[in-house]
Amino acid sequence: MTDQNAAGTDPRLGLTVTHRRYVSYAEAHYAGHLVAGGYVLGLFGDVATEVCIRTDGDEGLLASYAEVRFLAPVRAGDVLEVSATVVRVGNRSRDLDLAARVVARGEPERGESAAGVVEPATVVVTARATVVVPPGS
Ligand SMILES: C[C@H](N)CC(=O)SCCNC(=O)CCNC(=O)[C@H](O)C(C)(C)COP(=O)(O)OP(=O)(O)OC[C@H]1O[C@@H](n2cnc3c(N)ncnc32)[C@H](O)[C@@H]1OP(=O)(O)O
Repeated sequence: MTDQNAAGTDPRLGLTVTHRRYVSYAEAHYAGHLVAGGYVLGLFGDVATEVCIRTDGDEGLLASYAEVRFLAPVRAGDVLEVSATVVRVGNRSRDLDLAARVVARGEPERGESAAGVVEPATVVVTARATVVVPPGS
């Protein structure tokens, strides 16, 4: 019988949590209804929090971000899908791969409220984060 733990693989590795969020026009900060980069980091914090709840029964704390890449603009009217995957489990630290994708977007050239599904989704931001949970979580 193959036992993941006996084989030394932590069952938390590979866990993925996904959130979806409509980017309201109140979030637009720059010309062309562009949203500030920090907005997506906030969404990363939320999805990382659910990861910590699921892996350790605690909201956890973000200790660091690495390799943050802003690959394409996020605009008001976008629907974002934000995901976090556990890629390393330490003693109290866990590393997460994070990605934000635009899955739907406004199409103002068709009309004020026109919008459509973006397929395939456009990857807009990626990052690696380390979260830390309390001892004994
Ligand atoms: C996901 C959240 N719910 C959402 C948030 O955004 S929380 C808000 C933003 N974050 C904070 O306000 C955290 C502020 N920082 C702290 O409170 C502390 O620095 C800390 C709790 C993150 C770590 O402090 P401490 O518990 O004293 O750390 P250590 O005992 O030294 O180490 C424990 C493990 O954590 C690893 N580690 C510590 N600092 C970092 C870092 N900056 N980058 C990466 N990893 C870090 C350390 O290596 C230990 O790992 P292991 O236990 O060996 O796996």
